[in-house]
Amino acid sequence: MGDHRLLNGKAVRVRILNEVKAYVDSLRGGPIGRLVSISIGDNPEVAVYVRNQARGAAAAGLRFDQQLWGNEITQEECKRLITEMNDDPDVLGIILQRPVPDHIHVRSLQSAIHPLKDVEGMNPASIGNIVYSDVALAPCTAAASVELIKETGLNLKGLEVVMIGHSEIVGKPAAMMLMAEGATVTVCHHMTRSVAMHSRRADVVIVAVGKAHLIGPEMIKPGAAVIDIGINQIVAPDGSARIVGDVATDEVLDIAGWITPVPGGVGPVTVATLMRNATVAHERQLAVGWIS
Ligand SMILES: NC(=O)C1=CN([C@@H]2O[C@H](COP(=O)(O)OP(=O)(O)OC[C@H]3O[C@@H](n4cnc5c(N)ncnc54)[C@H](OP(=O)(O)O)[C@@H]3O)[C@@H](O)[C@H]2O)C=CC1
Ligand SMILES: Nc1nc(=O)c2c([nH]1)NC[C@@H]1CN(c3ccc(C(=O)N[C@@H](CCC(=O)O)C(=O)O)cc3)C=[N+]21
Repeated sequence: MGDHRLLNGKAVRVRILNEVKAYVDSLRGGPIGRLVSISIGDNPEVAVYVRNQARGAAAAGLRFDQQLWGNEITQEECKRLITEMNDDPDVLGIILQRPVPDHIHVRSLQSAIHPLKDVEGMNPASIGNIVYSDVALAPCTAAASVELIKETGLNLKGLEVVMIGHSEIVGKPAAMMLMAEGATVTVCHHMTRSVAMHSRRADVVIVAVGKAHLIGPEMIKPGAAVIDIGINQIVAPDGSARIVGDVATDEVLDIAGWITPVPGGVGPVTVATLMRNATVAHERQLAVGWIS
């Protein structure tokens, strides 16, 4: 990570996980439940995320319960299991990985997770809170993007930010969180007539599309910060597979002021943010007397 313009997600991950561990240690063995991570069916991208969740939980001293439910599970069975977890005092928080099989209605399951255990901030109540600028329990990748913009030292008030991608889990929450910080936010998607027209004037460009090399140097204002959320597997001519983001990192590095590498940028901070969200859930459960 030689080049100072590369934002070091691994270092931010360590800092956040240390905060989480300090919180857990402060409980001096007091009750803190387990973090339940639900995947439904097999998905390699999800597997990487869950593996890194397990590592993050171990580093933070949080008990981690990795649940892999089969493709054939019914919607009703999912709801029953989640409702049981809502009522289980040993369950601190629940995250439901996406994607889920086509026959499963993910929005319904997100709503089934009680807001006080919704460590990924995807229950409509959690998402709604972001509109009220209560961003303490927010979708992890969106929160990680804001964290990494803060790493640059840029003042977010009035900052021109262009968010490319408007998914419900990344693009939209990220835009709302940045508005809460006082940024001027433009959101682009596939219907946007000229993404480049917007990205070229931005102080910060965040991209969450899923297209390798979508963002080249011609789309970035000199000195701007670039937050690359994309995860794309590409196969090199020699047949080797590797993960790249949505940004042509090496070319953009010549013009950007800062850029998050893939891997080593947003991913590790997403994992650490999930662990920090678990401590926020614990505090909120204490506050309402769910646990003592
Ligand atoms: N590092 C991390 O923690 C995470 C990384 N990711 C990665 O981020 C990427 C995006 O995932 P996700 O947020 O779920 O988004 P989705 O895959 O659900 O959707 C892609 C988004 O990009 C938009 N889009 C598609 N083509 C273009 C284009 N040419 N120009 C501008 N916008 C376009 C789509 O707009 P429209 O809907 O109008 O088609 C849509 O909003 C993926 O690579 C994913 O793997 C996702 C989650 C976490
Ligand atoms: N409900 C839900 N929320 C998500 O946030 C979500 C999801 N579902 N489904 C899958 C995607 C993908 N995702 C990743 C997060 C971190 C890494 C990560 O740790 N990346 C490392 C990879 C390093 C390694 O290979 O271990 C890095 O970028 O450095 C990867 C992928 C979150 N996702």
